[in-house]
Amino acid sequence: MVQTKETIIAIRDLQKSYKDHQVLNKINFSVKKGSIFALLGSNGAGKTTTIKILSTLLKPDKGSAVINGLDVTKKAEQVREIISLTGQYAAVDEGLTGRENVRMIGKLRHVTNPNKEADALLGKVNLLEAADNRVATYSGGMRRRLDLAMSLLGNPPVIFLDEPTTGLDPQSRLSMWQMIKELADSGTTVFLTTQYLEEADYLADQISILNQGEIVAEGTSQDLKKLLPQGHIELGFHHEEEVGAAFSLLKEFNPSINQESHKIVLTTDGSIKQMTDMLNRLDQAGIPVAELTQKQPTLEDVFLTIIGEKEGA
Ligand SMILES: Nc1ncnc2c1ncn2[C@@H]1O[C@H](COP(=O)(O)OP(=O)(O)OP(=O)(O)O)[C@@H](O)[C@H]1O
Repeated sequence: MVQTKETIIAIRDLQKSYKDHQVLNKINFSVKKGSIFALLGSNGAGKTTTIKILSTLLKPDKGSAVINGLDVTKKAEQVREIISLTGQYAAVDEGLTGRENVRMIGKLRHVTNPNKEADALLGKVNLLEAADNRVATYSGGMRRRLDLAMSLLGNPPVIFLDEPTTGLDPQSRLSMWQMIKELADSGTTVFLTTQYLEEADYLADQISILNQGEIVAEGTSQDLKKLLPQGHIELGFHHEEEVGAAFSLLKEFNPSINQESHKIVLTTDGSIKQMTDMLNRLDQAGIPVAELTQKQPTLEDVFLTIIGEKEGA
């Protein structure tokens, strides 16, 4: 379990302002070794600023950020040796082929066998076929994968991905997600920022939501979903009289009737046990269910609820 692993990134009371604009207001979080951590937030929330501080590109005003026991401001050079950054900073040479780009970076980083490692990484990101084409001909998804391959040179233990799938089509996004999962499975710690709630939901072991420079919620996606009101299910029936009978039978689940669809809406705790209990009762009373739809809260709902509560406070 991720929870038992040791902490590799720890941020304490981190603050950063650009002139009088406070971007980070005492943020705190920690990341476990080998896990995927997602920092979630809308445009301008301070995600890139956090990544820049962690990757030693920017100094915080106050507070501390430590990676693998190394303070990012005091031991910047050592930190740079164990991290890699991809995203808005891609330094890809358009005139070179994919393979040439990876080999070049491999040589710059003094990788022991840059040609061999370049090919292994191009295979890992599914770019072997296009490896000898010039990058100028690559699609957005291929560029992201090349960028990822270049960041993986030298096998860094910690990788920062700043909005890795922004602007990608659904298929490229899915393939990026698979690569990110594989990376974490092989032991790399992945720190990613995203505006996509479903991305954090799918990938992250741990999520922190950043809003206006503050962490407003944190936990697993399941934890965050629990912050919301319970889920609902809707039951459809073949005949109107069955709707009435089912309504009486399921009174304790706080039923209501959707006037448009004539379906019964029930509040649930999301457990299989409760769902089975409801369906068994209907079955024993000889009322066949024609349709069942379940609405689970999404991270989008969580985000809107938390932000809404804060703004309404
Ligand atoms: N160099 C800078 N000088 C002044 N203000 C800045 C600078 N860099 C960022 N900001 C401001 O700080 C705030 C946070 O920016 P940041 O890039 O960290 O947000 P973000 O969460 O990464 O947003 P996005 O998703 O748009 O990239 C924004 O209001 C931005 O305009």
